Amino acid sequence: MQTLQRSFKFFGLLALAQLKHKSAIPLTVQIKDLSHWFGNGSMKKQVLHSISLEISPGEVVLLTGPSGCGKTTLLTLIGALRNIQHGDLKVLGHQLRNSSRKTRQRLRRNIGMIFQGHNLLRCLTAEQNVQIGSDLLASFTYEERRAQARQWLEEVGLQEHMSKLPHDLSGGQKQRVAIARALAARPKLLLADEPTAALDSATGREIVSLLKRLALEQSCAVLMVTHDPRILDVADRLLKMEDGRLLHFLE
Ligand SMILES: Nc1ncnc2c1ncn2[C@@H]1O[C@H](COP(=O)(O)OP(=O)(O)OP(=O)(O)O)[C@@H](O)[C@H]1O
Repeated sequence: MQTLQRSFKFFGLLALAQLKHKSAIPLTVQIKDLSHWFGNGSMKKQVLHSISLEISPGEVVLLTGPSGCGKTTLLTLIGALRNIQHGDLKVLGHQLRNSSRKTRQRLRRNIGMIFQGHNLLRCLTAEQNVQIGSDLLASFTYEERRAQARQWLEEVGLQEHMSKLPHDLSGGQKQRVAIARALAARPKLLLADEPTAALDSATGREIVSLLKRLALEQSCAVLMVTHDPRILDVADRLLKMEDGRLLHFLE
């Protein structure tokens, strides 16, 4: 009987320790009552209405919703690319409301962003473009950063195209270079706006599986806007937005 009581006590303490450990892990994204407006005077228009949302390290969250409902605006606010007008937004422990430009710059080094339009530098090869990402890894030597860039290009299936300039690549290939560049910086948060839009279905799945693996291996939280029904199953959580509001939480 005493042995049984001791085991109950042991497992009780173990469960408590695990619970404490879990609650001690800081959230990657913590949003409370976030609203946003564009324009001034009579042209002022509210595009986000009191958004609240939490994302944990390693979680893959997909965001869907009709065109113009505010998905990209939300992503750019989380990515520290816009000023917070109303509400609280903490990313990787940093409060973004009233934050300094320096804080936002430092924070952006830990956020990988894949936006539509690729934003590749036209005069650099695919490899050099990806190396811009790995160059953010201050503790690595030049050779190591170069090796990282090559490795990520291989991961996205572009080993044959490393020395090509962006204008010699297809839309889908440019998209993959942009993805490799974001991953090469080993981000703690990855924000992606329709990353599979320009990709065929097989490549799209491969890329999304890669993002999922990154989330698990590096405890990187992923928030991805998508209209692609083929990739919904990779999500830990599906969010839906409409008219600037988060509607459903489909677990
Ligand atoms: N810089 C801006 N100035 C003024 N209005 C803007 C600006 N950016 C976005 N908007 C407006 O804010 C609303 C939300 O736009 P947003 O791009 O966030 O939507 P979205 O859901 O990402 O759309 P899509 O799926 O088409 O990319 C839209 O009505 C858009 O016209």
